[in-house]
Amino acid sequence: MIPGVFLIGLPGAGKTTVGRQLARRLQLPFVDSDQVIEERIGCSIRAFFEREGEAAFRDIEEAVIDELTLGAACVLSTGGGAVLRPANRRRLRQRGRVFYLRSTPDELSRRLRHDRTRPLLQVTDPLSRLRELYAARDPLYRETAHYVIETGRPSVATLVNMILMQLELSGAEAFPGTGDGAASAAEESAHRGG
Ligand SMILES: Nc1ncnc2c1ncn2[C@@H]1O[C@H](COP(=O)(O)OP(=O)(O)OP(=O)(O)O)[C@@H](O)[C@H]1O
Ligand SMILES: O=C(O)C1=C[C@@H](O)[C@@H](O)[C@H](O)C1
Ligand SMILES: [Mg+2]
Repeated sequence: MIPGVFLIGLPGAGKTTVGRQLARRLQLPFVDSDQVIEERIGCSIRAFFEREGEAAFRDIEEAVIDELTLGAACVLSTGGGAVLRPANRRRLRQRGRVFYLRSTPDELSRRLRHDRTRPLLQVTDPLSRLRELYAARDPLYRETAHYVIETGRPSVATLVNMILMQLELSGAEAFPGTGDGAASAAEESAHRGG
């Protein structure tokens, strides 16, 4: 049986970008938990944060992650703060294969410098904010992940190949879309995490 593939990491790590391409290669549906939440609350997460506060958002996020990780196998891109709740960490790790897309705060800040959609980064100094988020969350991402993928240098296509190879190496024989010669890159760059 094909397990779900769950992507975790800070805002801007590439969970949506990598996740979409990975899902195509695996012939699995792509699901973004932030998108599911926005459909459910009927407004943007940013607006909800401002109106209801973070705790209310986290309650909805926990319920949505519980549903999505129990449902049919998919590539799931999770919200950057999903790992803050122990129940999410436990469910993600137990119910699928979890990949932490790791990026440095400097790299994330470069990627997101023109982006106004990430609520936690609407501050005067987004780089400092990203450094704080990284310090607080990197241990939680590592605790949750089966694999840590360094996203600094590789292209999105290479990152997808690295994940596919890890899945293949882990014995997920039923996965389509692997075996295209990316093994050595994956073996060099993907490290087991926890
Ligand atoms: N490996 C990469 N190299 C360079 N740019 C990247 C890479 N991955 C993603 N990007 C770019 O970084 C930006 C953020 O990517 P993306 O939206 O996929 O991140 P995310 O992890 O889904 O963020 P969020 O948690 O806020 O939803 C996009 O402009 C994307 O094109
Ligand atoms: O890093 C975070 O805490 C968040 C990231 C986004 O994906 C959204 O889930 C929301 O804006 C919170
Ligand atoms: Mg995203």
